[in-house]
Amino acid sequence: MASSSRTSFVLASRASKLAQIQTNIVRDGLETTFPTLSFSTSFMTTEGDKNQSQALYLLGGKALWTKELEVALKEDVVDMLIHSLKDVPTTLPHGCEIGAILERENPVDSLVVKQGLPYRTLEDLPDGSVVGTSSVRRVAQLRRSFPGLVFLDVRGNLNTRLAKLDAPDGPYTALILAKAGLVRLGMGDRITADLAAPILFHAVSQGALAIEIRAYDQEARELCKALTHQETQWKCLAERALLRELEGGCSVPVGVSTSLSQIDKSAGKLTRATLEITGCVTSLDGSVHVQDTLSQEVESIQGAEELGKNLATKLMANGAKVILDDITRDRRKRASEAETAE
Ligand SMILES: NCc1[nH]cc(CCC(=O)O)c1CC(=O)O
Repeated sequence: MASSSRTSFVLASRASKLAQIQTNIVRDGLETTFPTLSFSTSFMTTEGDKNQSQALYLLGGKALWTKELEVALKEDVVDMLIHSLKDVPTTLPHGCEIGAILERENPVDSLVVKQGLPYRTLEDLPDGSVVGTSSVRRVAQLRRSFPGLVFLDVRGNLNTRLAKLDAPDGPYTALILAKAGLVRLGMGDRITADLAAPILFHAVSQGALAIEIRAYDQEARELCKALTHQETQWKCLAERALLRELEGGCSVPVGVSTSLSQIDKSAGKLTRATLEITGCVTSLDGSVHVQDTLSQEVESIQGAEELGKNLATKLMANGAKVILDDITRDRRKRASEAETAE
């Protein structure tokens, strides 16, 4: 690096406990890799943290968790934004880019049962049990296998949600949460079962952390390169290309499952692998489910993204378009009803 290079960088994220833990994970990684540089942290509240009353589904999956942070990034107040990649919109604002994608935790969803209850799996729950989740993806897919369960929105950060679950007079028998978040918070011991495909396909990029930087910040870009886990990057970018093509955000019922095999590396760099990606789109009531798989040898990020995009085209042709158009209509209708009600 040139002698004029910066020697200190500010990492920023939301102020939730999970976001802070994730930011500290990244800071530790940067400090270990670049011991001569210094890294500090800054935590902010975002729109998604403030608006706890409106259903996520109606908020429409816009840049709820990222916008305020991106303003600070662009104004040079901070240098690196640490996100759960799943919360990062598939199209970034002009002037921002994803600098790094770190090694993914297990991407599955997990079941957490209310303290003191004897159940372990979704099969164990009596009909009529209330399962808390604010994700339409989880509800739509699980309604298919568990028509007897009642799904109810639950908002707030992970600690708040768990407190709502355990409240003696609370409505919830169980919650469904991303395993990665629970594990990072040190609450993996609350998990009674993992829910994986084909029962529940996880969210695009679930379990992976990302660093967002200014697009022209060469120094930050170099640091980020060292932290990127290429296998995760190829998988997640394929998943994001799929979601982008489906024109969805985190609030559409899109699930995925992705694997890499026959991995070739040269000088430590990933050069070729077989990428298999399964994607699904499910109607909100669970009555229609479109699912497809593509598998292909890819040699670059662009190849991985192409495969994700091709899968989207296939899903759209096979019925996903009807489901997503219905959802868009329903959301517009409900949003305008909510406005008139105020
Ligand atoms: N906006 C919610 C959110 N964003 C990222 C995670 C979990 C961690 C991850 O997927 O990396 C969660 C919590 C959840 O879905 O249970």
